[in-house]
Amino acid sequence: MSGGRVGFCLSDKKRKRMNLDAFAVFCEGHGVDVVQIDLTRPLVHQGPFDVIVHKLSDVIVEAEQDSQSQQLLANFQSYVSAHPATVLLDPLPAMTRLLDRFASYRIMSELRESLRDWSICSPPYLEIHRASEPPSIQQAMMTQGVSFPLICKTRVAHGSLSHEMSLIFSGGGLEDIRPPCVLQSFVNHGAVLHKVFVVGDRHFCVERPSLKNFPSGACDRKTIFFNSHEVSKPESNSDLTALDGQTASRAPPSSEAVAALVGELRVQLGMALFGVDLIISIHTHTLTVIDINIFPGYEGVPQFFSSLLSHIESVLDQRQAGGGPSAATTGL
Ligand SMILES: Nc1ncnc2c1ncn2[C@@H]1O[C@H](COP(=O)(O)OP(=O)(O)OP(=O)(O)O)[C@@H](O)[C@H]1O
Ligand SMILES: O=P(O)(O)O[C@H]1[C@H](O)[C@H](O)[C@H](OP(=O)(O)O)[C@@H](OP(=O)(O)O)[C@@H]1O
Ligand SMILES: [Mg+2]
Repeated sequence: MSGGRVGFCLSDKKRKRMNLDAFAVFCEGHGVDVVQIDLTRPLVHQGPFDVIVHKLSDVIVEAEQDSQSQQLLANFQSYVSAHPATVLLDPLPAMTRLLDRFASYRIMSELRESLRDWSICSPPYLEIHRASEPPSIQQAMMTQGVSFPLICKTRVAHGSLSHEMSLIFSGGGLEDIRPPCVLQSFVNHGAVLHKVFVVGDRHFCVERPSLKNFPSGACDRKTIFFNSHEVSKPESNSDLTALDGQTASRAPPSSEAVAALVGELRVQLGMALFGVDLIISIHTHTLTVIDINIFPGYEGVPQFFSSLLSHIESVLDQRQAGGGPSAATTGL
């Protein structure tokens, strides 16, 4: 296998979080050149690239309102269009879809059918497109099977504002939602989150703190506002995650069920770098998918560098062997 030239297009924050400099040194030892792409300069002067690894989510979200971000995105897209042999990890349309919780939650809700042999589900949810009166929302909740307590999340799924959420306990709390958003039934799961990190054909499960249990059904309690990054990072420890009293520690998800879920999502998403958040209902013991992330942090996965390099090398091999469009466009 000959080497290759891999461009990384990441925000400064993401580049530091993944320690791209260390990854570049790791790759050089394997004959793969890693280059940090500067989106403000023409990519044609920085190329050529066999593969581009990117997380353009911030630029795509900002391009909705900001002309400079629109220009950066246009520069990137025109380079990619002019260089179809360059493999994107991951394809822009697949990544853009996961920026919208309306889209990613539809994919999650379809898993119940495609993975019915594994009793994997996702909580009932409601798309709230615009301001609506609480009675009409509650009517729609009944129709969709969404029950209190519920968790309200912004429609935009990535970027700093996307992690601001709220727990709503009754109809009165519906005054606190700010559409566009999703309302998802809260599932008691014993304050343990199972993060599945996917890198190509490999995946890794990491346990994390998570929201504690709350009484089922509506109750007269004020809305709780929180940021998800205060709840499910390795170091998260708040009164929202502390379990009241001891609960039996739950067995981790079945590795076969997780493998089936990852296999299905890799096909549905057409992506190589993503994360899936799973909880296990304390009532039904069902494996419940609550979130899908593009290019997550892979914190707690010591095999990340070797797995990412291995996937990049497999993509380079496919290109060398003249892999068809499926190899060049999906990064699978
Ligand atoms: N339906 C649910 N039932 C119970 N707990 C939930 C539910 N949805 C989310 N949570 C809790 O809220 C946390 C954050 O939810 P979610 O993962 O959707 O937010 P996020 O901002 O997309 O997170 P990240 O991007 O960091 O993965 C979860 O880790 C879990 O603790
Ligand atoms: O684009 P954003 O900032 O939303 O990406 C987040 C992502 O949504 C997840 O919150 C990642 O956390 P993990 O799922 O725990 O990996 C974040 O990774 P981190 O290393 O920055 O915490 C992404 O930034
Ligand atoms: Mg999450």
